[in-house]
Amino acid sequence: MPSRPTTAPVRVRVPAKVNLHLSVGERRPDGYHELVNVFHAVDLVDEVDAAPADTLSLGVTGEGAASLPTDGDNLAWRAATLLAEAVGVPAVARLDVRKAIPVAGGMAGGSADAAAALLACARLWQLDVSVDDLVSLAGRLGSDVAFPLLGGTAVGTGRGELLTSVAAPARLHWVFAISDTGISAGAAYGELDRLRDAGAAPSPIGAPEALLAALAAGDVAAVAGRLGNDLQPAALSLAPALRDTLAAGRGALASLVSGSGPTCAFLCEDAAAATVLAAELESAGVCRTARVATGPAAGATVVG
Ligand SMILES: C[C@](O)(CO)[C@H](O)COP(=O)(O)OP(=O)(O)OC[C@H]1O[C@@H](n2ccc(N)nc2=O)[C@H](O)[C@@H]1O
Ligand SMILES: Nc1ncnc2c1ncn2[C@@H]1O[C@H](COP(=O)(O)OP(=O)(O)OP(=O)(O)O)[C@@H](O)[C@H]1O
Repeated sequence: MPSRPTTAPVRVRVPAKVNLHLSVGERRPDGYHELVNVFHAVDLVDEVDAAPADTLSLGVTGEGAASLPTDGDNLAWRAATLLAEAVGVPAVARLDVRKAIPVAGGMAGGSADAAAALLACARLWQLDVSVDDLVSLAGRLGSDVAFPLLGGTAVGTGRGELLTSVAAPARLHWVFAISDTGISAGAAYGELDRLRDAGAAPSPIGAPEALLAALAAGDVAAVAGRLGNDLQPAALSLAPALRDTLAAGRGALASLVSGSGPTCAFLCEDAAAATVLAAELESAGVCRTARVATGPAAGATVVG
């Protein structure tokens, strides 16, 4: 697709996700698992700037920056390259990623940065591409990359990349207990396979209909009763200390591991209860830090 160079830098803000319902089915021949994945975007955000340049380069600051690659292994870099190849333009930009979403925390931080880089580069290079075009490319970068482009609340099927937005009018107040170590998604799925093969995994959580009805009705108490994550036993097996983290938040409406973990998510009554719980979790020493956030949050958005 033709492009016209621009001199104006572009900033994109992009949300983290928590999985309200993560139903993990059979392992497919390609190694991925068939999912029913209810994604929910929260206002814990990364920012990605794309500025004009003669080559592709990238910098990262903020949460976990020192542990992240700044070359072709960074998902934001890979996103820029994939988009440029897809439309036939040179992959030239200076990308700056400011992270607040924990790295390898089960909140899709790298995926969010990739989604943001797709949108920022599409704008920087003045491409005539739709959000649907970007969603299609996103699925090629990772199972979680498409959702941050949409935000809100959505059901992901297939390996999680086939998205349908759903109604979820109530504001949900969350606390996220962030660990000082990470769990890779591949390790969590592998551990679930191992537990299932050994007959040591709990019954699967099943279909999401009751949760979707509670979300549509805006009934927060009913939502709290229907949260579930088939990967939670795997995350607890890989990081047993998370049991203490979950137990320390028993005053919340509900608690669960976010995605592949190790971040633990606590749904609270209101903003005040969330602030109190975040302080309690930090002083109990069961996490590195606790963050308050609300959802549903908007998807990747050009700001400034
Ligand atoms: C746990 C979740 O965060 C829930 O939203 C996602 O399913 C993980 O998504 P992601 O980090 O984007 O994962 P990908 O980069 O697509 O895949 C990483 C690895 O996770 C495992 N994987 C991922 C998605 C899926 N449906 N089944 C899998 O088994 C595979 O071993 C894969 O090699
Ligand atoms: N921009 C990026 N931000 C974070 N991680 C990145 C980035 N680029 C590449 N990575 C790599 O991807 C891995 C997973 O990081 P990420 O923060 O996305 O994990 P996650 O939040 O657990 O993801 P998910 O919830 O999608 O499974 C990290 O180990 C990191 O090395």
